[in-house]
Amino acid sequence: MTKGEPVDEPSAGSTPAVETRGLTKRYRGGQLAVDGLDLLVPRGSVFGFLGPNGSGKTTTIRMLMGLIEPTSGGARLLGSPMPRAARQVLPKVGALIEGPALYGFLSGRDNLVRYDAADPTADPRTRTARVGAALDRVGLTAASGKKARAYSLGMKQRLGLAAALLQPRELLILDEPTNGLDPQGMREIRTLVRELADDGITVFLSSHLLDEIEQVCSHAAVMAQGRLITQGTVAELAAGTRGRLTVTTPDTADAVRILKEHGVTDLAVTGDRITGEPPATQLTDGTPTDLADLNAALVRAEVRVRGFGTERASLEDAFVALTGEGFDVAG
Ligand SMILES: Nc1ncnc2c1ncn2[C@@H]1O[C@H](COP(=O)(O)OP(=O)(O)OP(=O)(O)O)[C@@H](O)[C@H]1O
Repeated sequence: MTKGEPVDEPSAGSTPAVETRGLTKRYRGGQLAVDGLDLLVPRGSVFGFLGPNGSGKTTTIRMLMGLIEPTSGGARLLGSPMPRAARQVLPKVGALIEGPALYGFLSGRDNLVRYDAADPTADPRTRTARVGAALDRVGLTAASGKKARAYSLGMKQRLGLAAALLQPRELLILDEPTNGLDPQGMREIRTLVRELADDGITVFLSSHLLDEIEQVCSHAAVMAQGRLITQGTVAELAAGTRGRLTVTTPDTADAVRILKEHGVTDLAVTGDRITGEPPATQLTDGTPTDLADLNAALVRAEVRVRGFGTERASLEDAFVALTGEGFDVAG
């Protein structure tokens, strides 16, 4: 950053919600937890930060929030450098990291009152309304009088989110928000994340669950061993891998021959079903080979085609292809 550049830039929609350049963290023990990370989180996205345990997600989030210093490189939140502009930026950022700190002997509502009272910028005269609105936002109004220790893990997470939402936020940073939750609790958090995104809040959430990213995120980045493997829209990432071609026909021998001639590889026949890898070759104008042409070739050769299509390529296929390792898919 050059001298004289303003620390608090206008939070125009043009600046990314999060941007890191060469962000690196080497812990004192020598462990390189994050290695030269260049992240770009567009405004308005629900951004999934995906990677197996130990891949550097929490370390990255702690650097974004200014909780630990990077060894080298830098991060900008809402256009301003962290940790330098922390005081101006952090009021616009809600965070839920490693579960909320709650007093079990206080009700959900009183826990929020305590959070709100700890914020010197929060006007005490409007506290009740703020706490009520936050409880309402996460669907905890009915349970707000219960002691927090009687809350399920999912309710505790929602209360943590309510605490993060006491003030209007432009960005929410959630570290594994569904970790340890049962399927119902996970669904509730996902629904909430979608609703918050609909309200115009950029949501950055880490997860080791592909399924989750595919369900709620518009964009994703994949980490492995401290390094960024890829990032982009979820649709782009999944499109990077085409599913296997499947043809159903009684004329398998002819079909296999024709498919081979047209560049389909790794062919396998089971009964009347043939599967194979569609040709990776591209036409001269850069567009991928049209599968419809393959179908037409089969028909021209008088192969009786009962079924023709590709299995949907999932984000999981893409990630396994990229990282060479599997991910946990289910909760
Ligand atoms: N305070 C620390 N001191 C030394 N090494 C650490 C520290 N915190 C994390 N690490 C190491 O840095 C690497 C990245 O850890 P990090 O917690 O950022 O990963 P993660 O992707 O968030 O995984 P998890 O979901 O398990 O927290 C791991 O090898 C971890 O053991």
